[in-house]
Amino acid sequence: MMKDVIVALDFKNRKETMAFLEGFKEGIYVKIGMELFYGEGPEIVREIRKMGHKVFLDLKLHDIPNTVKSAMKSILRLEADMVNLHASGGSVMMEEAMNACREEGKKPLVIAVTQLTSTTEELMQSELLIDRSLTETVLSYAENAKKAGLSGVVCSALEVPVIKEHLGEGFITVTPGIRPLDSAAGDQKRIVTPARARELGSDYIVVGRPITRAEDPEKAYREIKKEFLGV
Ligand SMILES: O=c1ccn([C@@H]2O[C@H](COP(=O)(O)O)[C@@H](O)[C@H]2O)c(=O)[nH]1
Repeated sequence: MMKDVIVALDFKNRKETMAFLEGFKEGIYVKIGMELFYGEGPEIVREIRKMGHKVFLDLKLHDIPNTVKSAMKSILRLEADMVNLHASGGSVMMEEAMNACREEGKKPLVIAVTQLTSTTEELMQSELLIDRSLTETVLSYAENAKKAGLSGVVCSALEVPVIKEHLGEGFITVTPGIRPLDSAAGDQKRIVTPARARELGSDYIVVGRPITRAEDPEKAYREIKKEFLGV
């Protein structure tokens, strides 16, 4: 199974993004999220791919099944390597996203967000009125995603062992909420270090601020990658 570090390009515009990417001589795996995509439009995805980087397009689709299917068809034209939706949109919504891929003949990795890594069990119970445990809901969303034909899920590394145990090693886990020992947690709640993510069996770690806000981002990237891959 391929393992890698995905850098979250949470920048407000193309200029800042390109200044950051200039520090990287080789192609890396990057994540384009809502801030950059909404600010710059689809062209930014094409441009970054042309530069030789792999792209996880993190738009977290969540709408009625028909709308998600149509949106997915538009997204597929951008040829991202990985795309995602919210598992809480339900099984039919996820199946329609996969139907879009089939009809367009495209095979990106399609993954579903389970519970955001900024969410705690306390918040689920007090605000979202979900009375199951966090782990139970993550596993249930992951099971639905697998049944709908998706390749994997976004979750915290803390939930990777239970997902792999129930859904198999081949079901991909993409884990944000990564914080090296000296990094501030910020708004993230379910956090682990890159080394712990490796021990727990994450396939991909997603890292934003600990790299993008580092004094030397390229050095921070190399150190995190080394800690995660263990080589
Ligand atoms: O559950 C989730 C889903 C997505 N994210 C995204 O990952 C990065 C994390 O950035 P950091 O700066 O390392 O916190 C960010 O783009 C989120 O939108 C997530 O954190 N948790």
